[in-house]
Amino acid sequence: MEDETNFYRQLPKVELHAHLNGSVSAETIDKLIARKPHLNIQHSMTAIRSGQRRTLDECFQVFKVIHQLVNTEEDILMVAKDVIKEFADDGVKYLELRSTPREEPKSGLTKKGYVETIIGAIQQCKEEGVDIEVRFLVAVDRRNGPEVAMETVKLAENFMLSSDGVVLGLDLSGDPTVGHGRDLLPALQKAKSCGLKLALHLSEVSSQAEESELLLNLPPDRIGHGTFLHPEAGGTDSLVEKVRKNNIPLELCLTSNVKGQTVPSYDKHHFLYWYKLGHPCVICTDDKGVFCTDLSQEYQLAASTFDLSREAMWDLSHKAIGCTFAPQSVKQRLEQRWAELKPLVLQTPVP
Ligand SMILES: CNc1ncnc2c1ncn2[C@@H]1O[C@H](COP(=O)(O)O)[C@@H](O)[C@H]1O
Ligand SMILES: [Zn+2]
Repeated sequence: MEDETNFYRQLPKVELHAHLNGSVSAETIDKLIARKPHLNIQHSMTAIRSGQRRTLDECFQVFKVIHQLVNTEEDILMVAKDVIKEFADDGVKYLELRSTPREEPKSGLTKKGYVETIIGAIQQCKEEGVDIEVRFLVAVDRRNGPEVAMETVKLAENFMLSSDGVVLGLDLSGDPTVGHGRDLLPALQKAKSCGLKLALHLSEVSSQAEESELLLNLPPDRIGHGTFLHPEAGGTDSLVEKVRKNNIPLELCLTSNVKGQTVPSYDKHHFLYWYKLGHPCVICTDDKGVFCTDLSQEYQLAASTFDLSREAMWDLSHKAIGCTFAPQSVKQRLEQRWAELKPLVLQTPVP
């Protein structure tokens, strides 16, 4: 067991679906609570521990609490640097972090300042020699409607042009039971046409088939969750066909879906459906802080649940490189890292 844990920690990994404020560790939450004791926030309000389940709705309450704790540039800088270093410590070599720009009139925080601070944290980690490549996706919270979505796309476009390749795309997230993707189509189309890559949460709950049908026509560059796309889960052949025809990778987050109760148990996770089809699947954490997990643990859970060998798990982490939004030069660098590490991690003799 110990040996398995070490293997998955050492396995070089790619994390493509991580919400910044959902990824805050218990240690960082402690530091934030110490900065804001008057809020009277306890750990039980910011994380869902092992064995606990919550409705998706309750998960979204947790983000509200964390947002109260993270509301100045100083907080965002600390949180982003801590999260990046924790992913690096966990063996993640390439990370696409995503976050929703927020403004806080009380602390003078603007949406532009919010994104600049995260880019600054990424730069500082690089200067400090943290062994990880980090890129950023600007998130649209669907709850905020079409105008805010369009503003966010403009902000993301500006940063894509000025951030030296750090900002690569746009995420669509937020409570899936609120609003309809139809209203956000113009913003998403604009994002796509200006060259932002699209990572969209799709069919995270069962009532979204019509919306997914519409958004898949864009088509997005990656899909978050896609829990209810396939017929066995109440989706349709037509949805599956669209995903397969465009070969759109899925970002799959096992613990998030089990703790948020959109999937009844690990062994019922839709990972198996797509994996058996040979469709590109990338194992991700979603919110490692809120769901008390890390990427090594998610890999290990997938392997033990679906009885996959170390070689199969190596292939999964390796194929994830091709699903990143990074340019070819970065992908080549990662390919090289993986090739160097393979004999060390898998302990296969060098030919
Ligand atoms: C559990 N499944 C999920 N489904 C949809 N959206 C989610 C999510 N988990 C997180 N978020 C999105 O990420 C925000 C928190 O990080 P940031 O403040 O953006 O860094 C949440 O408010 C929500 O919009
Ligand atoms: Zn997510």
